Amino acid sequence: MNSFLKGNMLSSTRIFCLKGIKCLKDMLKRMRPTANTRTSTLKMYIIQQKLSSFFHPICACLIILFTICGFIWITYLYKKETIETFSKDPHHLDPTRLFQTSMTENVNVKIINTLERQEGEDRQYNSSEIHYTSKTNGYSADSFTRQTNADVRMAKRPEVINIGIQKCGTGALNAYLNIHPNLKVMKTEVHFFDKLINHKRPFKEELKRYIKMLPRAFPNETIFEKTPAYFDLADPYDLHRMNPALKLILLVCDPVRRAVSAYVHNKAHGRYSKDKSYEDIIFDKDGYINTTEEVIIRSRYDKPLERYLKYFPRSQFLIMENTFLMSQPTLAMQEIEKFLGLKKFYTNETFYFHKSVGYYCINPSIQRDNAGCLGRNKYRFHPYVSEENILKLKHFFQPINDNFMKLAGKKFPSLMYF
Ligand SMILES: Nc1ncnc2c1ncn2[C@@H]1O[C@H](COP(=O)(O)OS(=O)(=O)O)[C@@H](OP(=O)(O)O)[C@H]1O
Repeated sequence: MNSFLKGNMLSSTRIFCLKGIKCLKDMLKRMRPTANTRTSTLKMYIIQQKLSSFFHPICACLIILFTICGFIWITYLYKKETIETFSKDPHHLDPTRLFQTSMTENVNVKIINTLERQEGEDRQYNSSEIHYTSKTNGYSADSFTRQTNADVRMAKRPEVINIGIQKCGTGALNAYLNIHPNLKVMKTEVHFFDKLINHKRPFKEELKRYIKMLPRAFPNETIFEKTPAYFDLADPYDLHRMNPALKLILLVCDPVRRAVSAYVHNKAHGRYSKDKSYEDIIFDKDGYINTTEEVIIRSRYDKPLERYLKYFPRSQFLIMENTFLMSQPTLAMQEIEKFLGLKKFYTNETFYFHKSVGYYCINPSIQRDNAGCLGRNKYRFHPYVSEENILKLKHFFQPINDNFMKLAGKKFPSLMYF
């Protein structure tokens, strides 16, 4: 803006203000009371004085200035928020997606509760969906869904969950799945079925609460969540009544290595005192394995799988070795794609081997953050454990692993020590 224009604007604002004040002063003068009592005249005089000092030219200019600044600031904040909303959307680079997001922005949540009770004691809930109807276009929920089906984001139940196993590479799998265009991945662990669920409340209500915690997805997107604690700390019955057709991904890894990884993890979270070594935790004074220790209990895979198989058939499971995901991520992810019926996305270009990290990372052209690698808490140094102690642990876990493989109907080399 040039100085001439600025000067003109200022002087006209000043004239405008002065005229306004003069007008107000005249008004107040005319309003001067002719009351008989002294007190009422005095009161009116005080009010008039206050008002005229309030409408002092400088005061008035400042008020106008603040109002203008406030307006500019609110407009700036609104625009900033809109831009941030779009840039957080993983599809923000796709202009058609941008349009879809803005179309569904003003949605009116209408929970169509179609939870159905099935016959018998074993309650199963079949089709819980939350539909969003557009306020702006005037269509009814159904007609809108029919006309522009791909534009509506819905809250729905997950069709697949990575239930574990803790410390077996579930974070890497989550990151790899997050880049698939047809998956809506929950970035953090929900811990609903192992911690948050309240069994004293009706399951129907709890299910609604759970679904609200998950991201909304387009009809062509599958909701995915991972909480490794579900494998051994959740009741599979709850997952089954949430979605009987639920697909379950289970990553397995060598229980001996897993126990060390869990020890390092727990120590990093301050669950053990600093002076406690791995041996102090795992073995008792006589050198026997401390079978009541959490890191040992959670390395026993057979019992939790047995519990799950009571509710879900084997065909709904994909049990994969972490070593496979770690060494051949493209093949591993293609197998998962097939299992979930997703369109092909992963190729040899999706991943690259990061030498200093020592793992495969996502090609930075797909994911720029952290050069496509996981955070530092996913690559921790393990303490030295003597050969003798490792052998003791292997002997302890072998029969448990055999039982697990029998239940899984599959052999896993990393669970076969001898
Ligand atoms: N890219 C990649 N591919 C496969 N596996 C990987 C990858 N990166 C890390 N890891 C391994 O994952 C271990 C951490 O497991 P989780 O992510 O399941 O941990 S957690 O349960 O979520 O805390 C982690 O365990 P630690 O080595 O003990 O840190 C690794 O063994």
